[in-house]
Amino acid sequence: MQNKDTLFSTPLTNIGDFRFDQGVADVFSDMIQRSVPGYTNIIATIGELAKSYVTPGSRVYDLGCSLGAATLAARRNIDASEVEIVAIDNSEQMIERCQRNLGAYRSEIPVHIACEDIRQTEIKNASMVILNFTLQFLPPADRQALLNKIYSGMLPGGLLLLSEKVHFEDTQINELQIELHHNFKRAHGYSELEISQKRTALENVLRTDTLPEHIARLKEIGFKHASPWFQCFNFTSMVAIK
Ligand SMILES: C[S@@+](CC[C@H](N)C(=O)[O-])C[C@H]1O[C@@H](n2cnc3c(N)ncnc32)[C@H](O)[C@@H]1O
Ligand SMILES: O=C(O)C(=O)C[C@]1(C(=O)O)C=C[C@@H](O)C=C1
Repeated sequence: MQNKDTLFSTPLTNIGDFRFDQGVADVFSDMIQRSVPGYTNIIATIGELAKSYVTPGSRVYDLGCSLGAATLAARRNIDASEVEIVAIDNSEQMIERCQRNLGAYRSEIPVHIACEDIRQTEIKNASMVILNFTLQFLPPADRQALLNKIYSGMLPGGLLLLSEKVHFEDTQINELQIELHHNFKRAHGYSELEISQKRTALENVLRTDTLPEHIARLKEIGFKHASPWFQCFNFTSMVAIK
């Protein structure tokens, strides 16, 4: 049973910073599907990419794994032998639920789940790294170092899947995209109050880059290929190949 997200549905006297706490972990599946256009499609595509890019004897990293949706999609689709998945999140409540979710399905592929800061995670022997709406929550100054570390720990030909909320340099286009995103939320049953209170809660926590900034950084780090493969409004998903 999926719990419905009603976290921002009543007026809050004090809107604190958005945190991945118990309340969010309990409704996260519903929240992300009703908030991120294309989320289900992105998860399915992660599975397809895992099938094509994960190589025998290598590792897959799911950084900021939340409830394990991307890990599950990858695990279901990997054909290569002797593969290990490493799923990391620094929210105990997410990790606890992630463990339960993954335990509910049988698989030959081991998943090492850990509650830690992805800035501390050692990356090695990776044929695929997934950052599905996680980098955006890191302080902007820490993003380059994390991506450098990921690049260093990847095998040649390995694939980074990077999904992010973005903003646009052109103010009018930016406002248009935000409005379309809000319409998406309205269409999924969120009220004006829910939309505006969540926006305030995310303000200091989710700091977006632009799509050109992302692609330029990936190329500068050394990825041979980097491109968006999906965009809907202010949400994009990119692939980068070492
Ligand atoms: C939007 S969610 C990711 C959704 C998930 N990847 C999926 O596909 O369903 C962002 C996650 O990143 C985690 N996170 C944020 N900063 C982190 C950090 N520094 N280290 C580890 N996890 C982090 C949060 O706890 C949260 O679960
Ligand atoms: O609701 C929004 O506006 C969002 O930005 C969606 C978003 C995200 O992109 O990570 C924000 C917080 C939750 O983790 C789920 C989804």
